[in-house]
Amino acid sequence: MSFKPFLAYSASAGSGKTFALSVRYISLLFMGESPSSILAATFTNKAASEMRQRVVDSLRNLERDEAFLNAICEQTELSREELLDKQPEVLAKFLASISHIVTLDSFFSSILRAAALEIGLEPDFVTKEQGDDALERHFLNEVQAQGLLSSLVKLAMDIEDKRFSKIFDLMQGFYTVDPLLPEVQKIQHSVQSVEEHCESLRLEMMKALKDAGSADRCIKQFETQSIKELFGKKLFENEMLGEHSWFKKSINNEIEEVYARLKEALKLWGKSKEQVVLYNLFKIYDYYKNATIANAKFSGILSFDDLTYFTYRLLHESISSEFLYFKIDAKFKHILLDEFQDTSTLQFLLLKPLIDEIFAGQGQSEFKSFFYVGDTKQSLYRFRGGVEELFDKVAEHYGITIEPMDTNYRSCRHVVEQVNRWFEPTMTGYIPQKSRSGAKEGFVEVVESDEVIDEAVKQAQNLIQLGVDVDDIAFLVSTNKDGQQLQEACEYAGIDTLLKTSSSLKTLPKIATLVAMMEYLYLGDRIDAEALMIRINKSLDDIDLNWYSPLMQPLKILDRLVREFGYFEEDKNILKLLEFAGSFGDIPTFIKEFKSSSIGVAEHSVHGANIMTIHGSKGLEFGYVIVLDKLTRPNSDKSPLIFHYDENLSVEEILYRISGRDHFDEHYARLIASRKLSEIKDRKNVLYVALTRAVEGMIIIRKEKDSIFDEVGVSPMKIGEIKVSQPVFDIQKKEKKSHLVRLSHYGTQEILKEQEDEEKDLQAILFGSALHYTLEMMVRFDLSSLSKALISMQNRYGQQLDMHHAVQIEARIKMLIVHEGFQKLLQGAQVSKERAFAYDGELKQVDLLLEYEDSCLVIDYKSSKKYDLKHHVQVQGYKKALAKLMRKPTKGLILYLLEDAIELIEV
Ligand SMILES: Nc1ncnc2c1ncn2[C@@H]1O[C@H](COP(=O)(O)OP(=O)(O)OP(=O)(O)O)[C@@H](O)[C@H]1O
Repeated sequence: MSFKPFLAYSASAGSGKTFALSVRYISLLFMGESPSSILAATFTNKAASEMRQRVVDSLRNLERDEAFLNAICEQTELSREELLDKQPEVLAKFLASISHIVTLDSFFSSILRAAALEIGLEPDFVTKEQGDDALERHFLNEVQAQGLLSSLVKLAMDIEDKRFSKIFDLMQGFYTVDPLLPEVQKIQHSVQSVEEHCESLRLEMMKALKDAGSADRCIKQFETQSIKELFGKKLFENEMLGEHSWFKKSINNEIEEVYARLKEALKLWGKSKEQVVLYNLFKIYDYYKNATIANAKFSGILSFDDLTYFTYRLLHESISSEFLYFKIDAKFKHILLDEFQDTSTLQFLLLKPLIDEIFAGQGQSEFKSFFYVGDTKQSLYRFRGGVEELFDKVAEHYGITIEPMDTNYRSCRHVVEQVNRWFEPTMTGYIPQKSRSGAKEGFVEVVESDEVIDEAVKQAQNLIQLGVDVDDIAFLVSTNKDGQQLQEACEYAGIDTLLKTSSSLKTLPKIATLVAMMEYLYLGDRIDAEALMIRINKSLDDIDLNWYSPLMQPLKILDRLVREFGYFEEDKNILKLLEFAGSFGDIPTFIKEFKSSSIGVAEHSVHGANIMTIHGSKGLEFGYVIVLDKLTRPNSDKSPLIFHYDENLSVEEILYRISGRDHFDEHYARLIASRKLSEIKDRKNVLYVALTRAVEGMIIIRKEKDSIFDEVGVSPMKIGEIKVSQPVFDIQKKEKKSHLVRLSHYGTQEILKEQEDEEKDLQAILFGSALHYTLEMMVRFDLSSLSKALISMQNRYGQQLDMHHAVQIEARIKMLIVHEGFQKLLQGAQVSKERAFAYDGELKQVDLLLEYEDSCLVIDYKSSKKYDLKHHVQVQGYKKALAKLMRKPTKGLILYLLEDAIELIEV
C-alpha cells in the first residue's frame, strides 16, 4: 500500500501540500474510513470551507479532475474504475455523516462547548477576535481595590514606553502562553543597594581618571545623573576602557580594574531591574488573569486566547481524553494538519492527547494515521508562541518521516523563477523550486513609486482593461489600515473590492466622523468633530445642522447626517451603523455603547478584487496579485520583554529589554542577537508568503526608500507579458474630483455617480427606476405588452416623472422590441425577470435571465454608458455566481437602452 500512515511534508509554497492533504482525506474515505473519524485542521475558516467544498466537488466530479484522481489511485492502490464505481457510495456517506474539517480554533471551541460546564463556563459562549475595553476597566478596578495602583504606576515608569496600554499588552502576552510560563520567584527584589554600589564605583572611576590626568571629555562621560543614564553610555561596548580612543592616553591598571568592577555592577543592575519588573508584572498578572477569566465567564464572550487557555485547563486539569471523546461523541483515528509551521506550542499540547491516542494503537491491527504539512519559510505567528522548531520536534518525537516536495504547481514559470532568484541568496536553507512541466510563462513586474495606492489602482485598471476578471485580482497589503485606504481609492476609481480584514467599524473615518458629529451636536464638543471632518475633506461650516434637536432618536440623527454628508446609504458599513443605532432610544447611551462595541467592518460585495493583508493570504492563491509596499514605515519589535524558549518549547526565561544591556551581559547579548535574526527571518517569511500567491502574474509596488522589499533585494524589473484573452472594453477615463464621490442606487442595480445638481439627479433616478419597472412589467417583449406596462408605469411614476422621460421610455423599449439581435436571444429561452438569488450569503437580483437547455444568459439593463467599468464588473459577478448556481455555462450581457440605439455588449 503506498499510503504511509505517519508522514509529514515540509515544502515550499505552491508545492501541493494542501492538495496532498485533500487527496489523503478523500483516499481515507475511499479506504472505507468514516468521515467522523477524521480530523482535518486548517489555519483559516476560508481554508476549511474551501477544503470541505473541494472534498464535495471532487467526490461529485472525480472523473473530471485528472490530477486528483491519479493521486487518489496512487494513495489507495485502487484503479480508476474501482474509484469511480465506489464514488456515489462514498459521496452519500460523506454527506450523511458529521465531518471534522475545521480550523484549530473552531475545533477547540467545539471541545470546550461540549465540556464547558466542567470548568464553570456556560456552553453557549461566543468567540470574538479582539480583547475589549470592559476587561481593562474591570482589571483596573481590581488593581485599585487591592491597593496595587502604585505598582502599576511604577511599572509604567520602568517600562520605557510609560503607557498603561503597554502593560496590558505585556500581560496579554503572558496570558497567550500562560501554561508555558516559567515559575517566577515571588521574592521582592530591590535595586537600591545595587544602585548604591554602582554609584560608589562611578565616583571611584571619576577620581581614578582625574588622578591619571585624563581629559575632561573622558571624565564627563561618567558625570551622569542616574544609573540608567550611565548604563546607556555607548563607551561600555568596549571590553577594556583602553580600547576607546579618548581613554588610550591616560589609561592605567587601576582604571581598567575599576572599569571591570563597574561593568560587573551594572550587569547586576540590569538583572535586578529585570527581577523587579518581572516581580511586579507577575504580581499584577495574577489579577489580570483572574479578571480575564471572570470577564470571559461572566460575559460568555471568549477571545481566541481565552479559548486556548480554557481548553488547556479542561484537557490538562479537568478531564481525561476518554471523557473528552465521550463528550464530543467522536473518536479520531486519523489526524491531518495543514500549515503546521504556525501551530503554537500550546495548540500542539492541546492536540497531543489525541495524537498520542493514535500512536498508542500503533502495531495493533487498527488502521490509524497522522499527517501534517507546512513550510517553515511561511511561519508568521512567532509572536503568539508559534515556534517553528515544533515541526521537526514532533516528527522526532513520534518517529515520523518528513518528506520534501520540489515542484511548484501554483505559479507561472516567471513567478517561480523570480522567487528563487530573490530568496536563494537571502534566505538561509532556501531550496530553489522547479516549475511544473507545461507551466505558463506569466509575468512579474516590480514598479517603484511613492504613490503606492495610486499606482496599485492604476495597475489594477490596466489588468481589467486587458481583460482580466476583477475577481481574479488580489491586492496584498501590510495592515488593515492600508487595506481600507486602498479600498477607498478603488471605490473612487470604480473598481469593486472585497475587503477581508478584521477591522472594527469604529476605525473607519466615515463612521468615526458620523459619531463624532453626534457628540458635537449633543455635547457641543467641536474639536474631535472638526478634526475628523478635515480627514474626510469637509468642514463643520459646510453642514446644515438646523434640523437637530436633542430629543431626536440616534437613528434619525444618523440618517439625516448620512444624507447631509452625501454618503451612500447602501454602503454596508453605514447600514451596520444605522442598524446598531436603531436599538438605542437616547444619544448618550448610543455613544457610550458604540465606543465599547466591537462591530466588524462589512464586506462590500460578493465579488470584486480581493484586498487582504499578507497574513490573511497565507495558503491562498489568486490569478493576479498586486503586492503593495507598507504605507507606514516598517516598525521593529520594541517589546520590553523577550521570551526565550527551551528544548521542550516551554518559556525558559523572560528577559527585560534595556538599551545597552548587551554591553554588560553576554547571555543577554546572545539572546538579543538571535532575536534580531528571528525578526529579520520573520520579515522575510512575510515577504515570501506575499510573493508566492500568484498564479498568472504578479506586480509589486515598492517605495523608493524604506521599502519592505529591500530585505530580499526586490528592485524594478519586468519579465514576461500579461496575456489575457481579448480586451473586452475600454475603461472610461475618469477625471479625479477633489470633492467626495457621491453614489446613489437607482433602477434595480443601476449605479450612478452623481455629477449633476440634485434636481437633475432625482429625475435621473426616477427615469432609471421607471425604465426598469416598465421592462419588468412586460409579460412578453412585444408592443401590446409594452402598452399595458406603460400604464402600470404611469400609475406608479406618473406624478413625478417628466413627460419627456416617459416618452423616452416608450421610444427606447420600442427600439428594443424590434431589435433583431435581442429577439434572437429570446428564442428557445425560458425567460425570468428580476430573478433573485442568494449567493455568498447575499441577496442579488438580475434584470433578465434567459435559461437555455445547456447554458444561461444573464442580462443587465442600463440606460447610460457613463459607468462602463462598474457595469462590466457587476455583470461579471452575476455571471460567475449564476454559473455556479445554475450549474450551466453562463454568459453575461449589458443591454444599453440608449436614446438613439440599443447596444448589446458581451461581458
Ligand atoms: N499534484 C498536483 N497536480 C496538479 N495540481 C496540483 C498538484 N498539487 C497541487 N496542485 C495545485 O497547485 C496549487 C497549489 O497547491 P497547494 O495550495 O496545495 O500548495 P501548498 O503547498 O499548500 O501551498 P502554500 O504553502 O502556499 O499553502 C493548487 O491550485 C493545487 O490545486
